[in-house]
Amino acid sequence: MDIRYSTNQRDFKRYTTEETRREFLIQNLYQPDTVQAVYSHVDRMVTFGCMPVDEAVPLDKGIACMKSFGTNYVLERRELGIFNIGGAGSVEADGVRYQLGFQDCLYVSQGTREVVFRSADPSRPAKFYMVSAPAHKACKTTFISIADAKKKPVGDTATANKRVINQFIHPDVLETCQLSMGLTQLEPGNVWNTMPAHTHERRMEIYTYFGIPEGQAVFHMMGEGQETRHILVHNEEAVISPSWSIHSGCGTSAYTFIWAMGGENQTFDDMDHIAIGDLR
Ligand SMILES: O=C[C@H](O)[C@@H](O)CC(=O)C(=O)O
Ligand SMILES: [Zn+2]
Repeated sequence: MDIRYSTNQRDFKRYTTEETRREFLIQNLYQPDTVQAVYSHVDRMVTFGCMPVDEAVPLDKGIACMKSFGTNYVLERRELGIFNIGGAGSVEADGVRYQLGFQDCLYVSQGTREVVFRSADPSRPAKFYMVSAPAHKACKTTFISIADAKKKPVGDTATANKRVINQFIHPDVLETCQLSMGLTQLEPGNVWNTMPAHTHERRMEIYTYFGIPEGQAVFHMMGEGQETRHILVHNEEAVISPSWSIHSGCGTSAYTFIWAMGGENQTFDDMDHIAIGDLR
């Protein structure tokens, strides 16, 4: 398993492009019939990608569970949020099968022993993007379709950031231990997310960008508000954002992204906003 240790904001100022990418960027999540996993020591959040094609792929495929997590199965002390960003597919959680269309979500409770991924059509495979956080109790495994997500329209075309924040795994929608996740969709012609930017000292966050058209990309802004850097993100890649870092992107076209947070609290509005005039 790919393990990322923690970086502090002082050392980060001296990182080269290469070092920044090695530390924070997550690539190649969707390899046929495998599970790719990146374990971050930032709040011990784990990012998984699975693209089942010809097989039913279990969550622990290729993962030495005892060595990686010190537990008998992956979700013995963890909870998991799953989004499908590919073709139709299903997720089986302890024998119950849930159908996930494009942009549908499944929250899987701590204590679930078996999670298995399948695609409906191998020529249009499902792509399951997942984030897992440590969890201390079982909450209810819940399917949330994109239609049922709580919608928060924000932004304006005048500032090129008109978008809809879809809250899925969120205290207003369902109870979890610490994970919250959602999907933000930019309107055509809009390119900025999360600007004005913010940080949240009590939570880390991971963004994965998808729906970036061929030949386009997203400049993801990171670093402290007083010392910003950017990282070039291509389609279906993810970026780890420690609590000290802003996380905001500007695309060369519209795109969609999934955000995932874990940490001390789940209060979505517990953010420190940074005025654009104060960014450096
Ligand atoms: O802490 C919250 C997260 O950064 C995202 O919800 C922000 C976001 O989706 C957006 O502004 O588009
Ligand atoms: Zn945030």
